[in-house]
Amino acid sequence: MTQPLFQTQPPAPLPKNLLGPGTAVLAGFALAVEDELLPALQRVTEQSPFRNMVTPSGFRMSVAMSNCGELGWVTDRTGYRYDHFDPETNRPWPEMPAVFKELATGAANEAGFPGFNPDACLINRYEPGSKLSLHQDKDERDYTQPIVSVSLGLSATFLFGGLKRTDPIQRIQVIHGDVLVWGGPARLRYHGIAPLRDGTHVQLGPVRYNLTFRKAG
Ligand SMILES: O=C(O)CCC(=O)C(=O)O
Ligand SMILES: [Fe+2]
Repeated sequence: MTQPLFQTQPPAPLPKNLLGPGTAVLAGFALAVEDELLPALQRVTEQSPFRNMVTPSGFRMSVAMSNCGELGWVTDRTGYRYDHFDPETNRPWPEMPAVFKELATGAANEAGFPGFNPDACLINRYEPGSKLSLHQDKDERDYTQPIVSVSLGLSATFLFGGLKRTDPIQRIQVIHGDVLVWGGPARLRYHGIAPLRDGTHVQLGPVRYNLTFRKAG
């Protein structure tokens, strides 16, 4: 038998418990609302455009960022913080669209964190070559609330480590529509994104977006 020249089937969905206690891999969870999600993302980033922020040590990030919700995550030469205002527009961050909030609450619920009520959504835009180094999300006040992370567009290699920077790292492929949740014992696990490979997504082009929902304040 000859093999088909091209693999036409999408990869099998990842198992939900792949990353361990306090985590959930929700393969394709955002697809049910993508028709509303993508236009809402477009509207938000028209109001608060993507920008490459500078880290406290003076490096310009390869990931371009924006935010919506009551609070937005920002970095500049003075440090990392959550702010009610977009420093580029000097206006409040755009309101978090209902479809964003419902997606995040639904995913958290599915992962065993009922009642998640995010007040911040960091929006990351990766182009081929962009990466996010291993880090913990720890600028939030309340670590009892999980992180909900939605992948859109080009696929990426998500790096998921342990509570110590030197712990072993799992590498998983996240694709358009996948949602990852980590909280409870996993809330402070190190994570990051490997340099994005070249490619073009059928709907979104040569780019990956990530929505990271948090209870920040
Ligand atoms: O892009 C991702 O999937 C991860 C983003 C992230 O870890 C962050 O914004 O803190
Ligand atoms: Fe993060």
